[in-house]
Amino acid sequence: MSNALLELQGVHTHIGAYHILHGVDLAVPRGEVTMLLGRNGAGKTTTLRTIMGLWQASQGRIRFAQQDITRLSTPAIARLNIAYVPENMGIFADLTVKENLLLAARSASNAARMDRQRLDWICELFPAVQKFWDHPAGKLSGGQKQMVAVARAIVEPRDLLIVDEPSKGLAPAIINNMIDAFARLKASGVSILLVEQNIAFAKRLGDGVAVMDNGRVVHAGRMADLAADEELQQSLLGLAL
Ligand SMILES: Nc1ncnc2c1ncn2[C@@H]1O[C@H](COP(=O)(O)OP(=O)(O)OP(=O)(O)O)[C@@H](O)[C@H]1O
Repeated sequence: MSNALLELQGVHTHIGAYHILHGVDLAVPRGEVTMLLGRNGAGKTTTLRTIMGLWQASQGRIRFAQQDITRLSTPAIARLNIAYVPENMGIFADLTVKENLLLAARSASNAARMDRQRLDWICELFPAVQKFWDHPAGKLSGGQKQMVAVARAIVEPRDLLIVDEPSKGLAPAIINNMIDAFARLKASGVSILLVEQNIAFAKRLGDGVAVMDNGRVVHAGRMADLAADEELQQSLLGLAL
C-alpha cells in the first residue's frame, strides 16, 4: 500500500446524467505540494469536490491517512483536518476579515480566545489579513480575498490543505506572496493539493504533479521533470502553456 496521505483509486463521479470522472488515480504524498493541472473542463474541480464529499463518488475509493473516506459526509471529512478553499472562496462579503476567520475557528467563540500565536503567524503569512482585520471582506481586492480565504482555512491546524486555483486573476506581487505563504505552510508540515492553470506558479511551488484530461489523470510524476520537458508539457497541456 502506498504511503500517500491522500489517495484516490479508480474514482468515478456522475453529476446528474453526466459521467464526469472516469477512474481518477491520484496520490498526495505527506509533506509535499502536489499540483493538479489540466485543461479547462478536465475534471479538476470535480475531483476536489469529490474528495470533500460534495459530490459522491459512484465508483472507486478515496483514502486519507489510511482511512476510507469515500462515503463520509463533508463535515466528517473536514473534521479529519482537511481544509478546502473553493474557486469562489466562500468569503462572507458583509462580515469583517476578523469575523470571517472567527467563523472558521471551532474552538474560539471570540477573537480574544483564538490561538494568539497561531493568529500572529497567519497574519505574518498573509499581511492583508492583519491590514484589513476590521474591514468588510467584500471590499478587498481579489488577491486580498484569496489570502483571507486561505487564512480562514488554516485558522485551525490542518494536515491537508486543498485550494482550487489560488493564483487565478492575481497580480504578480500577490502571487509571490501566495507562493511564499504556501512554501512556509509546507515547511510547517502541512501537505498541500493545488489546482492550477498557471504553469509558472505550478513550477515554482510543486513537488509532485498530476495532469488531468477527460476525467482521468493522464500523467503523474515530479513537477521538476515536467517543468524540464517542454514537449511533454505541450502534449499534456497544449495551449494552456
Ligand atoms: N454541476 C455540473 N453539472 C454538469 N456538468 C458539470 C457540472 N460541473 C462540472 N461539469 C462538467 O464537468 C466537466 C469537468 O468540470 P470541472 O469543473 O471539474 O473541470 P476543471 O478541470 O476544474 O475545469 P475549469 O478549470 O474550467 O474549472 C466539465 O465538462 C464541466 O462542464
